[in-house]
Amino acid sequence: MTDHEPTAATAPTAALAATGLGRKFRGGWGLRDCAFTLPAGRVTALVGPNGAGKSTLLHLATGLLRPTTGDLRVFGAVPGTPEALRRIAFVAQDKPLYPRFSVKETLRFGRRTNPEGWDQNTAEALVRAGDIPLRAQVGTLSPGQCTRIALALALGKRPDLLLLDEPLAALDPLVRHEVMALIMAEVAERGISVVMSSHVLSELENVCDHVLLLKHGGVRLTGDAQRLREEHLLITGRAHDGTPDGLPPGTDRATVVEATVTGRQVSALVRHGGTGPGDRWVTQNPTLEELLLAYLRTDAPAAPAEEAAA
Ligand SMILES: Nc1ncnc2c1ncn2[C@@H]1O[C@H](COP(=O)(O)OP(=O)(O)OP(=O)(O)O)[C@@H](O)[C@H]1O
Repeated sequence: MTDHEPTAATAPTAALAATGLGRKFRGGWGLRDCAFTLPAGRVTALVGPNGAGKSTLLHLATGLLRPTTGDLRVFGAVPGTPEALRRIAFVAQDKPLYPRFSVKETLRFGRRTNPEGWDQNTAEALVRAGDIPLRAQVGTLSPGQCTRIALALALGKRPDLLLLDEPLAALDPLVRHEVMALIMAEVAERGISVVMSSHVLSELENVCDHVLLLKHGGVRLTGDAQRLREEHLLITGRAHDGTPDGLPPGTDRATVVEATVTGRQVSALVRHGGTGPGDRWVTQNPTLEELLLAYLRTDAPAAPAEEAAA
């Protein structure tokens, strides 16, 4: 070991770490045999089709659900314990706020339920920045304003890990942009960790630096976003007549994530070390959106090992 290698005592603890994690419901497995590490201080995009297990994972992290198999840790602590609860804040899809409360009463409720470390200034500043009067009744607010109140409650708690379940759904583009900027400001100022589930891949491009893509309840792709982009190539060229996927016969199919033939042209996303396209192929690294879309659309081949991407 060199002087600079982290020891167990100095190594940063992961914001979320899972091994063999599974959760079974009456209808079947919502999550199954998941293993991943989400580093602290990063913004993780939690992506997957409907029913992939994203909400199930977030509910396991908050302690609202318990795992059927395996283990999940929040900064090394068991979800639902006081130690874990103190460090996380969760903004759920349905943002359960009391409609009869005023905004002021809602923030007071936040302070009462988080007596240690509640930051009234942060919470109020967020509300005021959205031009929401403190005396307004929550039930009269727009969905965008409710999202802002839910975020004010979450960030007023001064969490180390912010869990967001589709926070931008049902918001107009301007408010989406505003809310995202607000979350990013908190990340920049306080270095908090964020895990954000979203179906709007284009919005994740500039804000997320880590990826956890779930499919059919399992981990399909995970790792550092930039490194994953660099480990893949988008290749385009003239389709080969003799193969069903249009790629040259010598192509290592195990590295092809997706190949699409349009007219006489084939485009493919491949993992490095594979195809070795010839001179007549145009190659470039995919954007994060292109990478995620290809993995969302297809099931094979197996995702790169997490350790290769970590
Ligand atoms: N409380 C529950 N009871 C029974 N089945 C459940 C429950 N919660 C989730 N499931 C099932 O577990 C699977 C994963 O659901 P989950 O809500 O975690 O997916 P998701 O990725 O968040 O989907 P979406 O993008 O639609 O929000 C689905 O098949 C769902 O029907």
